[in-house]
Amino acid sequence: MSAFELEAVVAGYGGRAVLHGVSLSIAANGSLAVVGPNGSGKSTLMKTAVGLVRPTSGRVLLEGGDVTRLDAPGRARRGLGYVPQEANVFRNMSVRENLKIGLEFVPGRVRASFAQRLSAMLELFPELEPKLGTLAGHLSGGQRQMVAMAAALMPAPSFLALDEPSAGLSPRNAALLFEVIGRVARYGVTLLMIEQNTRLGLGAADEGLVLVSGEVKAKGPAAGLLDDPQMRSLYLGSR
Ligand SMILES: Nc1ncnc2c1ncn2[C@@H]1O[C@H](COP(=O)(O)OP(=O)(O)OP(=O)(O)O)[C@@H](O)[C@H]1O
Repeated sequence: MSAFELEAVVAGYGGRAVLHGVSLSIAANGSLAVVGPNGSGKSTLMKTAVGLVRPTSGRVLLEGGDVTRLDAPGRARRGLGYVPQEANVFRNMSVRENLKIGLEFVPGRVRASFAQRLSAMLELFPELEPKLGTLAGHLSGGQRQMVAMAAALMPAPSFLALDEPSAGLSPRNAALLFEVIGRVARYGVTLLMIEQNTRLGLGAADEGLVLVSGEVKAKGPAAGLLDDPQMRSLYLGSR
């Protein structure tokens, strides 16, 4: 059984479809990077996955259960964690406070205490330990992304959605962040990300999906897509 699935999803805005029947599935603890040119519908796919856009037809399945009609908070209670592209941390609060809010955001999802979840997150993100008392707004962009991921993982979701993690980062910081994302992908959570930087996105995921004009142009092992010269020249650009 797939941990997450989109089944023939048609979705868009104000009656205009952006996604024209998109299907994908991610195995439990697997990872999928969705890449594609600007305007291909990646953000719309992400919003549909997390419950911010309702499909006009098709289904969204989380661990085999139909969540198509559930809103974003309802999906969070069912184990979906989401890291939006922007405004994903409270900048005027410390890293520790951000993690506390992350846990409290989905009440009753885990029995573990704050201390237990915090120590699990510091094992995954040891870089955050010396920063626990620092205001999130004083961190670098890459560090803030790490805090946002840790906060989303505090309630122990089974599925994590990352919206353009490299957005706004320098190439060097984006590369460092993707090392951390590779760690998250191996950590025991099912991962979906959309990413403009195709090399970084496909480099951190098991599977890749190339979205063009709201349709799936290719999907398969991420390494295979990265190595396919035709795919590179047609859809992936030089990045
Ligand atoms: N809130 C919205 N209302 C109306 N149209 C929208 C909205 N958001 C996106 N669109 C349109 O949907 C299409 C796909 O946009 P989307 O943002 O999903 O693509 P994308 O692949 O994420 O692009 P980018 O990489 O540039 O962010 C575009 O034509 C865009 O203008």
